[in-house]
Amino acid sequence: MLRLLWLLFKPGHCSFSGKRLALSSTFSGQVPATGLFPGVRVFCRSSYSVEVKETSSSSKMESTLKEMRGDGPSVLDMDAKSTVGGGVEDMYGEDQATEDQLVTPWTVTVASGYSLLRDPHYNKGLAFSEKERDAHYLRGLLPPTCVTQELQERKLMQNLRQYQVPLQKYMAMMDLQERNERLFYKLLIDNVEELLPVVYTPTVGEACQKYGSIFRRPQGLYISLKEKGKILEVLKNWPEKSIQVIVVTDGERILGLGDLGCQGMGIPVGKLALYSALGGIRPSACLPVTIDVGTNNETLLKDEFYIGLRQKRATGQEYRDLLHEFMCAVKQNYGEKVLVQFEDFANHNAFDLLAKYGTTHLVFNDDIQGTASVVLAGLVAALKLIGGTLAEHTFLFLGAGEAGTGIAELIALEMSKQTKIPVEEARKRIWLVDSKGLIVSSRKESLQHFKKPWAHEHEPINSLLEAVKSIKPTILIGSSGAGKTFTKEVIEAMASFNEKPVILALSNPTSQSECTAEEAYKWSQGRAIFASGSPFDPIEYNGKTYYSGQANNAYIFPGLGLGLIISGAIRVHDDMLLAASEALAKQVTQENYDMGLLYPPFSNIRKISAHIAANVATKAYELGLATRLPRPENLVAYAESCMYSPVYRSFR
Ligand SMILES: O=C([O-])CC(=O)C(=O)O
Ligand SMILES: [Mg+2]
Repeated sequence: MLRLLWLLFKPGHCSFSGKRLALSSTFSGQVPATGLFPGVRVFCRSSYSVEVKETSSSSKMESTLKEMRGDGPSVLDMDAKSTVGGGVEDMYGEDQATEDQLVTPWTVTVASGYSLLRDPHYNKGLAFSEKERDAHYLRGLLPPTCVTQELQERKLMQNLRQYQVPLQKYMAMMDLQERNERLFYKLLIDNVEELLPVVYTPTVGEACQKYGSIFRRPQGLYISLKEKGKILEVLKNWPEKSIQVIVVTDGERILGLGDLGCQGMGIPVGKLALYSALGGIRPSACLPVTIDVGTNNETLLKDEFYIGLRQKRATGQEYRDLLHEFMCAVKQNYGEKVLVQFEDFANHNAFDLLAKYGTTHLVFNDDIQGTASVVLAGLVAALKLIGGTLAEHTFLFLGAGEAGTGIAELIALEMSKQTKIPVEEARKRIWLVDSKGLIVSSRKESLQHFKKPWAHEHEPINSLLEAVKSIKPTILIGSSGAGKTFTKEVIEAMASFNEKPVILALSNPTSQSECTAEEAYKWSQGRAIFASGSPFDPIEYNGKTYYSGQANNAYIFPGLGLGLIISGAIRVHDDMLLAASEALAKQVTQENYDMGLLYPPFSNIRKISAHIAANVATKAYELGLATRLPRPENLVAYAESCMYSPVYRSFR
């Protein structure tokens, strides 16, 4: 037996720890075999080849890809070879190998006893049963009592509620994630409305600002300029091989807080926690990445606890080369169906990265596209309250960066679909103000390329207030990253010519919100229809309670990602963002409208995500961009059935 094991798991490719090793009866050297044992994981590979199947709609795929890449060079040779395999049922089976996983030839991990208690994927703490304690060498390592996961949850919530400072709650949640992953996700799913502001905006913003001081254990992959030329090797250092979603940042524009360099890692970590909790992607399939090319944040550069490279940001070719090496390594290591979400890059890189990799990789930019999709859904809901069609409204944005121009473009696209007017015409109903004032045609030459489509004929105006008075928008959207910019005068002006002014203050975290919920309601005498990127508590005004929704891309990206994965999509298409938006808007109930809410509550988010996923997957099949065949009949039920559940498993 020992000799057999030695032959199978050649030295250098396997790691043994703990006391026991068992092999599954399904083990075979020819196909990916996984054995799932009490506290034991085995996956392995030998001469395994993935069957290449033509999708039934390969010509559709070809034409969609052509349309997406314009007249650029053909990438179809590579795209048409999209592999179909792994079996979707297997895909979400915890710890089961897929072809994407089979990168390292042999890997064996065994955990029991003390190391089992220290392995966050398997640790259950006091919830290990008597039998499990006997079977896995846990006797004496735990106090005698055995408890349920529900009791553990109650205790943790009680402890968390005692912390007064949000950052303490954040740290307690991160500790839990590293101690007992299933309990972390169970807690987050069951208490999503209470805990979202802890692991996500606004608290994650403060966590990033103080990341160096609160840093305990690394939580993702750090790829810095030091790793140039070695990124593929670095990816192989990550313990999980079957990655389905990567969230990557370079830390240059973290929320509305600016350049936080390497400390931006809190964002990919937080976003991926939501992918698992809200979208049901299994945690081991998620990889947070921070690309560190330096920082221009002087305070951080001088901070003795700063964890990143102490140099000014690399730019130009050096920056592009590192990003390109990363993108190539990702595809080489995980295949073409791994989703890469760009997050919190600065404008000057975000648009270029999306344009460059959108035609060769499965990528999307959450700040441009995810935010656009969530806001469009909120606007469709708002029309139920204010009447009219999208094309009958006038939009004014403060902020012409990723979120502003991304939302504006998706609105124009939807308007043009609805009314059959060309998208160029639709754009004329949408106005943007940047730091220099209203974007108008006389500024066109000096504008960055992503602002040019919004340079309409109008005399120059250099303040938001004047722009509001002149354009008379029905809908005002803040995407500036600059707090307190929707002043009393601005909101009063909106309320002077709109019965129900729609005001969206999207910037995060709360400190950067263009105005608070209270300000929006008070300054409009309770008439505003308001939503914000970071959450606000309900407001009492004139004896009435006002509830506001959270227009945050967290509604979209987990379901979008799930839809892409279950369909085996190989590209993200704008129509998928519209499909996601439409699915979200459909989830708003009459009861929500009656409360003035533009979004359904987050407490339903897993159901919402399943609907978004199904709509996105449907679109992927329609466009011929899906590779996972046959197409499941009921995609909502299928999406739900694929979702990760954090309930403890029995290790017997
Ligand atoms: O992270 C959030 O809360 C939303 C977002 O993408 C951003 O503000 O950059
Ligand atoms: Mg973001």
